[in-house]
Amino acid sequence: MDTPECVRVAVNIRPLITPELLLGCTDCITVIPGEPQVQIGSHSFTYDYVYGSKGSPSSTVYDECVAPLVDAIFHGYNATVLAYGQTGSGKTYTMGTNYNGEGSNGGIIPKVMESIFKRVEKMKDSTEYLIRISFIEIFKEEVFDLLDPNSAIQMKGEGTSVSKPAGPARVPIQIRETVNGGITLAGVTEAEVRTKEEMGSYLSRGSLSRATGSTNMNSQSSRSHAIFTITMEQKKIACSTSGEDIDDVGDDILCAKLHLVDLAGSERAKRTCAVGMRLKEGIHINKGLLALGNVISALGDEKKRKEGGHVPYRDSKLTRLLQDSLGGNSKTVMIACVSPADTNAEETLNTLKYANRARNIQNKAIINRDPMAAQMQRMRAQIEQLQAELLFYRGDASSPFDELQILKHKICLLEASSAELQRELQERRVTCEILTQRAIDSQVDKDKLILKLEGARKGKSWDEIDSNSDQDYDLVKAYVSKIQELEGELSLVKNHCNSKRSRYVNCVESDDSKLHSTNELFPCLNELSSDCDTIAVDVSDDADDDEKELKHSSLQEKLDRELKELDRKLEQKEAEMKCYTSADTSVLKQHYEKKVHELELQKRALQKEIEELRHNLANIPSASDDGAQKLKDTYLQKLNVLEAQVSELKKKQDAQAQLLRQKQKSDEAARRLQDEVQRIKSQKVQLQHKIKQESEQFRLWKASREKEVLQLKKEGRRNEYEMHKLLALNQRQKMVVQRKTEEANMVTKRLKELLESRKASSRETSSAGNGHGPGIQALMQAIEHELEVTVRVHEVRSEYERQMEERSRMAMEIARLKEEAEMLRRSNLSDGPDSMSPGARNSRIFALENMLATSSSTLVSMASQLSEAEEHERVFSGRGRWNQIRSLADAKNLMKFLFNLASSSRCLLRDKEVDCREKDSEIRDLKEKVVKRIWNWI
Ligand SMILES: Nc1ncnc2c1ncn2[C@@H]1O[C@H](COP(=O)(O)OP(=O)(O)OP(=O)(O)O)[C@@H](O)[C@H]1O
Repeated sequence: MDTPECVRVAVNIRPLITPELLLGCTDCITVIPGEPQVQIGSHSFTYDYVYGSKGSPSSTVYDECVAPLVDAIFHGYNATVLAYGQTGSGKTYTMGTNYNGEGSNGGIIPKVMESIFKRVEKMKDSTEYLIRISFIEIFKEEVFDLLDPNSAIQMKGEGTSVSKPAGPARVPIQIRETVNGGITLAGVTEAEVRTKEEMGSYLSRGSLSRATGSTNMNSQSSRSHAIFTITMEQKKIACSTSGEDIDDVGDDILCAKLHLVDLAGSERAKRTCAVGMRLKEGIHINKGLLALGNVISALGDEKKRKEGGHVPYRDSKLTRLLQDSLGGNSKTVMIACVSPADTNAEETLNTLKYANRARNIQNKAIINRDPMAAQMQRMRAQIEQLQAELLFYRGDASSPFDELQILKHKICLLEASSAELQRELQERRVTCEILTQRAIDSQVDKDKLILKLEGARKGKSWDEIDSNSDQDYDLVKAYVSKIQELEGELSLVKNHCNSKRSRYVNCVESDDSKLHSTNELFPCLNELSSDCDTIAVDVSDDADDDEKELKHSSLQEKLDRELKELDRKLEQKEAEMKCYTSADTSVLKQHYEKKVHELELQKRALQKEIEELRHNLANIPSASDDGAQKLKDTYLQKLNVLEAQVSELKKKQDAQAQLLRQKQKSDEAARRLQDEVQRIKSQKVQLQHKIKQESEQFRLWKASREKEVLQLKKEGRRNEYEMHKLLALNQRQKMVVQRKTEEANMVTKRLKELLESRKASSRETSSAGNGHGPGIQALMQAIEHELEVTVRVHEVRSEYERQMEERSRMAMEIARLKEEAEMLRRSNLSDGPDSMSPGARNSRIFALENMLATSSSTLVSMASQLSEAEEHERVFSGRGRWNQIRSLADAKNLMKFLFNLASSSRCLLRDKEVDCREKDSEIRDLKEKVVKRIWNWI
């Protein structure tokens, strides 16, 4: 059994649009975070959904509000989406009625089309669909077919933009009522569509034919209410295999309609500046919307609904066509589109009130099908459900399991490859460390050899050299590691220096843009107080400077340390070199060569001697006497000694040769050392150069900063002076605004009192009327009251309009000042030839923005009072009171009274006009004074 359900209401708050921003409008609606609740002035309303201005994003309107309705038509329910709101509040934008075939622009209708055909495509094997569309507009209380091929050529009307009012070719369509109370349109084009593109082409064709025109509030204002209707008939042709849960479709045919309604916006002729044809259109639009408002009020009033009170559907064509959507057989979503601008506060408040009332409307949607088939369908649905359950218990869930397995396998593979990569990385790290260690060891070995060579040069014995080598090894190793460390640090310092430099350059480059963007984004904050700024700038600049100086000095220290280290190394190397070079190598060489030569000579002499001895020995006869034998022994002994001496000499000669070889090696080492010393020297020069550069840069930077600070201080003093003057002016202006606001509040308070008393008098009159008494006195009293109320409303409205004019003037001045500031910034001028100083300009902008904010809250409170007054006007309209005139005498009396009232009203009006003129001249004087003062400051 289908139960009644309320119309769901969404509020869509569009962002402020350019014309509003140019007028300096601010947001007057607050969305309570996390709640579908909005607040405007002292009023707060709760809806089903709230989009925009920090509620849910507008892009979710379709998914949350409309998608369930699309789903509903597939289940055979009628549905309606209704966009309501003042002109320019974004109804067409939200509905997407201005579709031109290029993308969806996020509008609802294009999304509906896409969603319907996606689903139809999915279900086409099991269900047969017949989709038809119609597109009509209600223009000046006549219904026109936007898809009528005979009236496709439209004529242009007045206004600057394309305007397509009803031309002679357009024949209005008649509304007919069916036997069961339904509404049909006689002869409307119902085009059958099979694809999204086909439907889209009809939509864009209809959109082009729709009447639009330019008004002051919207350059593309819809001048008609448009209804795009999708009718869907569906019939099941086979067992569903798609898995979709469309259990309502049986053998019977379901027929559902989805109405997508884009209403024309309510408008005030004074604000739209509509005249002539446009004004007439506006009057018709408002009439239709008033009728809709009355229907909503009647349906939304719980008491009336329970009493079964009359709902004035027949008051307009719009309400007749929407009869089913409001309080009938339809699931309905109403989207109240509102502008957040404070200048639209009154209209926004009215829209929100209507939307709030619409939430009480109860609809009773039913599935549109043959009742006999319903039972069949229920049974079929049961069977399908049981079949689905059976499938589930059979465990037809292998595919997800397989998928899971594949995913698990993939994860395993990825994990393994990640581990492999980690391991490789570790190995590379270890190799790198080993290579570094090896490099250090080689360097140490090399230096050790050089040391040994040095020892040998100094004439140290090998034992001594060997014993020292261990100590030297440690020392050399320590030095090599130190050198490595220093090299690492040097490269770090270099990197640091480079990055500092690039950062500094970036900072300098971005400084201007940052300053500019800050100015653009927060002009009022920026110039809140120029002296505060100066102090703040000073403080932050000081902090920056200190930091920079600190960094500079630490860098300098580091570079100095490095330089010292290089000097030390250089000294060490030079000392080494000295050792090599101090010993006169050529002398040493000559000495060794001489020694070798001497040894050679000695060797030769000894060899000669040996030869002689051998010869003598051979000449000694073998069998001679003892003397000969003795001589022989002596010779032999001598020979042995000589041979020993020769071998000794040979050894010495070898040692000398060895020394010579070592010497050559040490020469090579000396050369290498020389190279190294050269390298260190060039490194030192580079470092010194760098230090010099760094110092120079720092000096330049410091000088420029000091100059900047001086300039800023000067500017600050000037701004301070100007700001004091502007603050005084601002104070005076604030007082004027406050006085005006108080006046406005007094007027609105008085209006409220009058409304209350009117309410009371209306009650009195009606009770007098009910009592069948004369009641004419009460009627006169009521008329008098109403006249007074009308005068007060008029006063509030003129004050409201004056405030709006004042606001737009202020906004224009802000825009002009900002533009001037931007132009000067672009041309890099600090001051224009005949404009204010930047400080004074910013203070002025700030003051104006402050005043805008104050007037914004005044506007919202006035809007609230005006909206209330109108509401009373509607509810307590004096129509019924005329019934109290029962005789000619009553009528005569009343005529006399009205005549008197009219003449006294004329007097009152004259007084008011004089008063107004006085006030105007007062304002003019004040303005002149202000302008004079500003010029004086400039
Ligand atoms: N959500 C939004 N985001 C950005 N701009 C928007 C949004 N809604 C509306 N606008 C812009 O606001 C202006 C007015 O919108 P639109 O024409 O849809 O208003 P409307 O309520 O249909 O007006 P009318 O009743 O006069 O036809 C358009 O320029 C539109 O682009």
